[in-house]
Amino acid sequence: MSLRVDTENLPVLKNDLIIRAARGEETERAPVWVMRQAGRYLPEFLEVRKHHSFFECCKTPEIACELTLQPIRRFKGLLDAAIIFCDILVVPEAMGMTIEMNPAPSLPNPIRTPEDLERLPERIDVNKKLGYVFEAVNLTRHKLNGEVPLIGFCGAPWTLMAYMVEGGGSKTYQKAKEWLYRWPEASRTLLTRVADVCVDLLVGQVLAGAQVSCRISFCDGQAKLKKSLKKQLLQVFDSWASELPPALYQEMALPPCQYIAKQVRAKLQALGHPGVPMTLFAKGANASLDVLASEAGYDVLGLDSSITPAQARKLVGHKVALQGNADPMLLYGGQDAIKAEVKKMCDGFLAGGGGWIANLGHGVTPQVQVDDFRCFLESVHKYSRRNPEKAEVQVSNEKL
Ligand SMILES: Cc1c2[nH]c(c1CCC(=O)O)Cc1[nH]c(c(CCC(=O)O)c1C)Cc1[nH]c(c(CCC(=O)O)c1C)Cc1[nH]c(c(CCC(=O)O)c1C)C2
Repeated sequence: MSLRVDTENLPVLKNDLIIRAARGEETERAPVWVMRQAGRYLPEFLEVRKHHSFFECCKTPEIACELTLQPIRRFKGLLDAAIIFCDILVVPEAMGMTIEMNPAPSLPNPIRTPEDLERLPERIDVNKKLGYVFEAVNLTRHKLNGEVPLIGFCGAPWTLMAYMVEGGGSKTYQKAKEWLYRWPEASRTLLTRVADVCVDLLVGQVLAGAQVSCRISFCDGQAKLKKSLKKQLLQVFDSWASELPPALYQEMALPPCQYIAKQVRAKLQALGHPGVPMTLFAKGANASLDVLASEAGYDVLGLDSSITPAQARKLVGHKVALQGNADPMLLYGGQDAIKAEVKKMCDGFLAGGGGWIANLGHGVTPQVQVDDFRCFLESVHKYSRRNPEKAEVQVSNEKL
């Protein structure tokens, strides 16, 4: 099967702020994007959703591309990255599970016991099952016209396992945790099986968005890369990391994330690709931040709002860049509060030094007003400039 992917004439990237910050550089201003920036708070998204089901949006490259571009268009010049419109649950779906969105995800046939693992394939043909993601990435890279980099993503194995076992979201994660405690070996099998699909999904996204002069044949899996630039990013979302006690998180949830980082880098290297920066958003896994910084194998660690910038930087040192971490509910607090809190966040991260990507501590929620979202972005632009004092000193010197 051949995919509709053209990697020959991709536009040259014009804004690499986020790539530089992800590599640990102290950028002139913090790059900013927002988790779930394409979605239900945008009237233009709701308009599209009136006519198409959720998975139709994910699986139709033209629609996924349009939804990805909506926030970039509306907040022109304010967002420093796009994130491909998709969902973490496309992985269990590709593994044969039924997913319904009504509107929260629901999986009517969850994996309840280790015997149920037999229902899951050991390997899947990722081009066949998830080729629509690669087509959407490729189309979006063309349509973005190099304005900002495109973030590819997947869910982390523990978070996906939680959905697959619970059959949807959960308050207690009782069933998924029961698996980890009662059937650790079967849990590892499940986590590894999911991780293998995640690796292929991430690698495929990088290859589909590869820069000018990359020659890729998706049909036979051979990729001959003449030349490539490190101008993309990947993020792994471990949204339910904080549900596990730190020791259990490190024993069960972290290893598959390490595996993903290692495998993605190895596979890209084997294809002659220079690799891309990778972010791990292990939401709320603050007690493991020091371990994540030294051992996880990611360039950037995403933070939720339950830690201060100073505390986080102290724990990770300068081994990694940081991303985050304003409270998503701040966007309901009015624009004075948004400005004041964003200023505090910026002061905190700038004081700690190192690479920093501004974001919320979790996704933007549906009732947020578009103008308040814009105020958040504008405030980051205003308050995250490095050395504004210097400019002020220069001005006051001139006055003298
Ligand atoms: C817009 C949307 C998405 N997923 C869902 C929706 C709403 C569905 C609708 O249109 O009604 C269902 C959809 N899918 C999911 C949820 C969360 C529900 C729950 O709490 O269990 C919903 C409502 C599961 C999901 N999906 C995702 C996560 C990880 C991030 C996080 O923690 O928020 C998780 C946990 C990732 C995700 N999901 C989505 C993106 C798109 C790109 C962007 O960020 O702009 C991304 C990155 C898109």
